[in-house]
Amino acid sequence: MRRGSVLVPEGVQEETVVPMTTDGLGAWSRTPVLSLRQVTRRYRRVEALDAVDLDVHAREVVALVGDNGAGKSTLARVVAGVEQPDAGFVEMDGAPVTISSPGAAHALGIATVFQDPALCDNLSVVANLFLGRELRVRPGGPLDEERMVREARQILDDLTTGITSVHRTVNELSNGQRQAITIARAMITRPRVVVLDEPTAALSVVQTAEVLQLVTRLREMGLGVVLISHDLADVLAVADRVEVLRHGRNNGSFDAASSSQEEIVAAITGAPGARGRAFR
Ligand SMILES: Nc1ncnc2c1ncn2[C@@H]1O[C@H](COP(=O)(O)OP(=O)(O)OP(=O)(O)O)[C@@H](O)[C@H]1O
Repeated sequence: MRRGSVLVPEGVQEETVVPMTTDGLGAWSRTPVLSLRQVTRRYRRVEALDAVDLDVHAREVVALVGDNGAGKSTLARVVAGVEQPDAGFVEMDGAPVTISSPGAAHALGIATVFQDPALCDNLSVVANLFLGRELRVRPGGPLDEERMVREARQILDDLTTGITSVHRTVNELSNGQRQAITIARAMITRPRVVVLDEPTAALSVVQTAEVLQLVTRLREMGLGVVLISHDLADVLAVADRVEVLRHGRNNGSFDAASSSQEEIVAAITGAPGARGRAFR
């Protein structure tokens, strides 16, 4: 059932819907952790995003799909603070925020994993996880290796990555494990929302399954996840909701559990009459 802007399971009283889900107990959140409201981003004459709306709740995987050039990566860059919207705004917990830089995105609790993460092949797992954010014993003091190792192990365990040694160099890892490292690296800042831009591109079937498992793990950990992907089978395997962009505009919102690939493809390609059901 839909109340206001949130889906509430049948039988749940509205009063029991809490403003935020932070305890990981599965309470339904009324306020999305992250919202885009009428966000527009232009490159000269191209409207890469044209009045786009997007809601992401805690403990929810929202897949963002669309054809090449639909605006998905532009949306990721706006949310990551790499680019600013020309119009519209972003909200966190229902309050407008300005994501003026990648640092501001991190401070707000938003982490973005881009398509081509730069890992340093010759460095260890732990060094890659803390690259540019090394912990020190005291400000300006020596590196706190012990704490970095401890925290790296904790994050990799929380994500159930199966990576047992944080001292291995990254070039010893499979592509799937390398993708796991990039996702783990995003967790260093303890985000509440993670945006993953095509995390399974160029992975084998087995490695893709491992990364999708990580995505479901992020949801179990209480995070809101935006999964950008071309692969509808992947998307339907893990997403709660599928949002379609077409030519920079919202073009349908689908409940993943009750929608078919054909319906979503129709919205992606702009088949006449194709719209999402259940959500919008
Ligand atoms: N820096 C830029 N300068 C000019 N135009 C751009 C720029 N970045 C993106 N665009 C244009 O904006 C539109 C949206 O591009 P975007 O990369 O966001 O789409 P996408 O859905 O991520 O596509 P893909 O799946 O191919 O990565 C496209 O028309 C693209 O050519």
